Amino acid sequence: MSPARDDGRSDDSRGDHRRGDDRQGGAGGGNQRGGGGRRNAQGRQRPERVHGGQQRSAQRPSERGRTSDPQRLAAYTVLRAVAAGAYANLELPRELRDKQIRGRDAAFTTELVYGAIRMHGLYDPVIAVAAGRPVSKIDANVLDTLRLGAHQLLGMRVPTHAAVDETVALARKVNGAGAAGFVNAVMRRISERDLDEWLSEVVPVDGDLVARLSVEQSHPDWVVRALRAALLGHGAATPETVDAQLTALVTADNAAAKVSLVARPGLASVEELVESGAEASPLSPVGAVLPGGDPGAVTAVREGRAAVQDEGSQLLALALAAVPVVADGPEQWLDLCAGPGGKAGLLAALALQAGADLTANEVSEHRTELVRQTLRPALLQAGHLGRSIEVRTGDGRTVGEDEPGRYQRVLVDAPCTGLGALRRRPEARWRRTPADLADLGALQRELLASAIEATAPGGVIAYATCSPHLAETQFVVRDVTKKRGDVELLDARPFLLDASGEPLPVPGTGPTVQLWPHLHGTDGMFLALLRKS
Ligand SMILES: C[S@@+](CC[C@H](N)C(=O)[O-])C[C@H]1O[C@@H](n2cnc3c(N)ncnc32)[C@H](O)[C@@H]1O
Repeated sequence: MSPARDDGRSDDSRGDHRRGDDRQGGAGGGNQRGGGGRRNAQGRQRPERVHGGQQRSAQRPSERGRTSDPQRLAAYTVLRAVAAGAYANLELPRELRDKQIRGRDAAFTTELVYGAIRMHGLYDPVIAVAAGRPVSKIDANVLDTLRLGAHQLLGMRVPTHAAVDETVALARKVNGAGAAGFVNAVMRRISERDLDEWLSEVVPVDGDLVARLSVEQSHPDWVVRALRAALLGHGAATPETVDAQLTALVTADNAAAKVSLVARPGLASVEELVESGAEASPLSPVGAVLPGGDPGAVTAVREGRAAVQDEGSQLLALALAAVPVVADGPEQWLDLCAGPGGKAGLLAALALQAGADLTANEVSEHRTELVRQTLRPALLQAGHLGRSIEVRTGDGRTVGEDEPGRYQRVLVDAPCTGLGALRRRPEARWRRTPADLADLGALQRELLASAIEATAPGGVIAYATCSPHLAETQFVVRDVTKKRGDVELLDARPFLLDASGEPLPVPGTGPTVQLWPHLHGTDGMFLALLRKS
């Protein structure tokens, strides 16, 4: 959990977000805990208590302001869309744009959405105690309103009376007058205790660490277990250190991800991004970090010469480009699963610099179109340079058969559970189930096998996932390579170089690399490099 910050002003009925900083820029999301008022014995901020009729929260719901503010209404709308299957990282920017919510109001809305979705594994038990009934007996619409309210009380710096009043006003608008009374009662009950008191109430004391973290850090039990196994399996923890590492990892999953930018080589430079207000990344030679504001305001990003991209993803694409290969004539590069085009954007720029051609393949037509948009500046440049960049729709599983031995460098950025990118995809942890692993595992194996077939002798394959789950990473590589004698695992570690050109420190003994949010500040990307013999 992120530390509380104390700049709330309790007379602000809309909450204190107008004075908060704007680091999310409407693109990320975080989990700032705290309250507008006092601190408890541990130094944590305590929410302000509601005192009788002096506070507006004590008024009857029908007596209070009837309008809900646009930020909370937008957050609620996004939560409902996510409940219906949408992705918060796509739905939220659309809603912010539609409702013209900008700057700090956008940051506040983002925090509400991301926090309420991420943390409902903790908030739901709190709501259940406060409501005196299981959340399964609360209407899903009303539950979303309460999750937003709980996050304001327990996870943000919103003063208690503002959190209660505005949540009740929201309930009246979207859930109806009857529900508003219920929401008022539950919110008041929640506001009677601070976060630590609620943690002592709802976190199982007798359970093992996995059970405790599952509630305290709001992750499904199976995810915490899988992350524990992954830390051990990738050599990032020993049995002695795994509890501390696991706690740090799931805590990092609940913090806002930085807004990292990539300067696509030959199209933009890190210096240009720095001149636009970003800071050069220590992690990636082509990376920069935007300390605040909207990435869309950066000219190079607007023009598609730079983009928002996690530094871990940048390092993977750079690693694939850095492995020496021998080719007669221009190298042929393939991105087998390219949509929506983040890594293809960087690979295309690198390919053009290396005098190589790139094929970006994607199974979904819609996502192929996104790749095409992402690659537009590179496509233009390829035209000027007389090089070829092809963007196409196709099933990656048949590419090996259709184009055997055609490519010198192949990226398989496989569809996966995304358990390494939980900071950026708040709903992913709740949507994924262990059953997904079986389907994805079969697809990942077929895609990797196809990629190996499509690779020329001496060529290199990068198998990547944004998940550290062993079933999607080590086990896939092991199963596919053990069946064939024409591929060897390379040590990937020397190819992951930081901004100063030094190998990035990674735990474990190789030859594969696993990056970690709590250790590297990147998404939990996995990389295996294989050489076709
Ligand atoms: C992890 S994403 C790739 C992310 C991408 N490399 C980037 O950096 O933006 C995996 C992609 O694989 C695509 N995919 C799924 N099955 C596929 C298949 N059989 N063939 C090709 N692509 C597939 C998905 O549609 C998804 O766009």
